[in-house]
Amino acid sequence: MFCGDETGAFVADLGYTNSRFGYGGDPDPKLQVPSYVTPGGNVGLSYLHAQRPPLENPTSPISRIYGNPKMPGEVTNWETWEKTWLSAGRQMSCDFPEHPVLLTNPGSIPKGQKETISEIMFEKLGAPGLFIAHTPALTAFSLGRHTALVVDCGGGGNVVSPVIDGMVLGRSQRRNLRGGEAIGKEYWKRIEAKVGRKVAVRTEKGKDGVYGDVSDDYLANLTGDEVVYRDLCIEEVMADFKRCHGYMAQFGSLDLREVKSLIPPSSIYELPDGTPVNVNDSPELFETPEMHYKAEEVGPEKEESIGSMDVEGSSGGADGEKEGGYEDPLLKSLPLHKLAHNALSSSDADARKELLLNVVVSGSGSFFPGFDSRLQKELGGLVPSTYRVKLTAGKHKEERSNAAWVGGSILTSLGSFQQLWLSKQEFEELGSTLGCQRFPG
Ligand SMILES: Nc1ncnc2c1ncn2[C@@H]1O[C@H](COP(=O)(O)OP(=O)(O)OP(=O)(O)O)[C@@H](O)[C@H]1O
Repeated sequence: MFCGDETGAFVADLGYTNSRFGYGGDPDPKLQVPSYVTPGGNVGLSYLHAQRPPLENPTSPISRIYGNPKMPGEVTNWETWEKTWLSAGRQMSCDFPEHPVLLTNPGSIPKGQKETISEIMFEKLGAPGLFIAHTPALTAFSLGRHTALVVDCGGGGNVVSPVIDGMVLGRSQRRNLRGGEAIGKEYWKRIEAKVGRKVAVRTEKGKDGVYGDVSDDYLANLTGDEVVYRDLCIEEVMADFKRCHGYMAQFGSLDLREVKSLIPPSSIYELPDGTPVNVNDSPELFETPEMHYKAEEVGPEKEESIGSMDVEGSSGGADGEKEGGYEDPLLKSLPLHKLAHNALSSSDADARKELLLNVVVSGSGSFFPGFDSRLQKELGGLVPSTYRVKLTAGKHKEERSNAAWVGGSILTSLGSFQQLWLSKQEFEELGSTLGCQRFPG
């Protein structure tokens, strides 16, 4: 046992697009940064507003903390992963030997990787304690729920996780790849189609006020790191665009009157190269978040079997998909409401009513105005009319986007949690394999 209440825990929620770091017991994370490491070894500097790093040191490329949106939490590059911790520690002046570390697990950190993580934490960072907690359980906990259907709309994808009595039902977790980044790319594609050319994402202008070396030809022939750099910049620009003009239509098809009542008659969004886009004049942009609900790319056979699932029926894995549903191509493109229904249908029949009454929404991808009521309506349409669907989310945006981090912060400050840490001494006695059995799933 580690007496973690002597010093605040270091709580880290590493996401596909954004990461949060801070101390247990605090209401907010101290450091919130984009989830990639620069060639200089820093986590989360904005490329959009910085100089062009890939060209400074081509042997050390930009690297995402988690490289694979299909497997959130799976480490794809240990060097980057280690640099992330060192950089976050530096930026927060954190002395790791003084803080036990709680790390979030979105659901797919492979067992062997937990062991490597524990070795890095104890042997390289010198942390006195470690706990790896399931992200959805922490999200539910942040809103005081022990049982909930957690719908997390992140950058890499949407993940739906039934949580029952604080435990995530791994076999019922479902994920698609229609996350904020995919939606951002679609926005960008439509914007470029509207403008009629490729748009430069760099902010710095040349001497004459024009974009120095960023010619159409240059943009059309990017390779390697330059592509990564451009994608990250586009994600940043489109996150900003969504904040200014994102909107979720309430009736499957776009109702322009509804949209126009929300948007000022002349709404101009200025792209990084100065090009104006008249948003009010662009129904195709308002329609973009419909990607969450569109049924395209889903094979008719599979869709039918999902539609026939019965919320009151027996429990068990749906369609025989692999545990966690991460590998099933069907689920990669399943619309959000069907993803949630699928997760629900494969969880215990007895718990479904309660899960539907506690649908917890998290992630910045859910910030679109109108998002909650649309989800409630679409999910409600898939379950028997005797079931009520009730959505809950943090009142403020930060509570949604930081929900898992906040759950970790609360958890690590509880006296009763302190006995759950894997202490350095236990790690040394048991070794990483036995030690990591302490962590859920
Ligand atoms: N106002 C907004 N409206 C809609 N989407 C937004 C808004 N602001 C940010 N986003 C999108 O939210 C996504 C990031 O969400 P979040 O920070 O929850 O992701 P994450 O925790 O890194 O992701 P993951 O859960 O996949 O690991 C980005 O794709 C961003 O474009």
